[in-house]
Amino acid sequence: MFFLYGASGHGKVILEILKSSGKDVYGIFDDGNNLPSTILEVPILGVFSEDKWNESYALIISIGNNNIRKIIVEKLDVTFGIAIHPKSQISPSVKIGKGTTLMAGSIVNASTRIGEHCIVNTNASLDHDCVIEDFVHISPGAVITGGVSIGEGTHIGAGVIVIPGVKIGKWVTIGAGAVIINNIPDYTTVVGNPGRIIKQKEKNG
Ligand SMILES: CC(=O)SCCNC(=O)CCNC(=O)[C@H](O)C(C)(C)COP(=O)(O)OP(=O)(O)OC[C@H]1O[C@@H](n2cnc3c(N)ncnc32)[C@H](O)[C@@H]1OP(=O)(O)O
Repeated sequence: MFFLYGASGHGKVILEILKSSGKDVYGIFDDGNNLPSTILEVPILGVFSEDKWNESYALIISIGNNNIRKIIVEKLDVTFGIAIHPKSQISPSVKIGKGTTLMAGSIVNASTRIGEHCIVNTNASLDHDCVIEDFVHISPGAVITGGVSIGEGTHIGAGVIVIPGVKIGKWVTIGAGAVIINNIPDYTTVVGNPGRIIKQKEKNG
């Protein structure tokens, strides 16, 4: 049995992944106001508190923003689960950290390592020998070729292509459709083909 944290559209997707793999979701925590009482027939439980928690269940933070996911994880002392869509293809040699979710059509090939609380979104592919650190989001349709490394908290936009062996730093944002052919430094925003830095960030996000 699972709990989710985050009653967003992203939460709905994770809810349906769990249901399609035969797992139940007991309820969804969310700190927001004016939420409905249920989403896809699962109750919204409001703000997380110990009295609503059940130690035999597992939690997934169902929030797309990498920094918010990290902030929430650091506040909680609970068991985190993994959600893998039955129509993803994951090599048996892949290692996947707790809290990570893999959406429909995602493909992860041999010896790739995916950290904790990552998102591998719909139809994204990660080829062999990649290293994906914690809190990374690989958006729909992105193609991460062999031997790529991606640092903590980085967001790879929809449809991005990263050529083999590239090293992308931490808390980077790669804009939708970019083609990344060179290493990318930490805390930058990169767009275009070939990818070019358009912003230097001061902090995570
Ligand atoms: C299931 C899901 O929905 S998962 C979610 C997937 N989400 C995504 O893929 C979104 C990825 N985000 C983007 O592509 C955004 O446009 C970002 C993050 C790259 C840029 O956002 P911002 O920092 O707000 O930059 P801003 O919108 O001000 O654009 C800055 C410049 O970059 C250009 N630009 C922005 N995005 C892109 C892009 N993807 N490709 C090429 N150029 C771009 C803008 O046209 C602008 O150019 P200008 O200065 O010449 O006018």
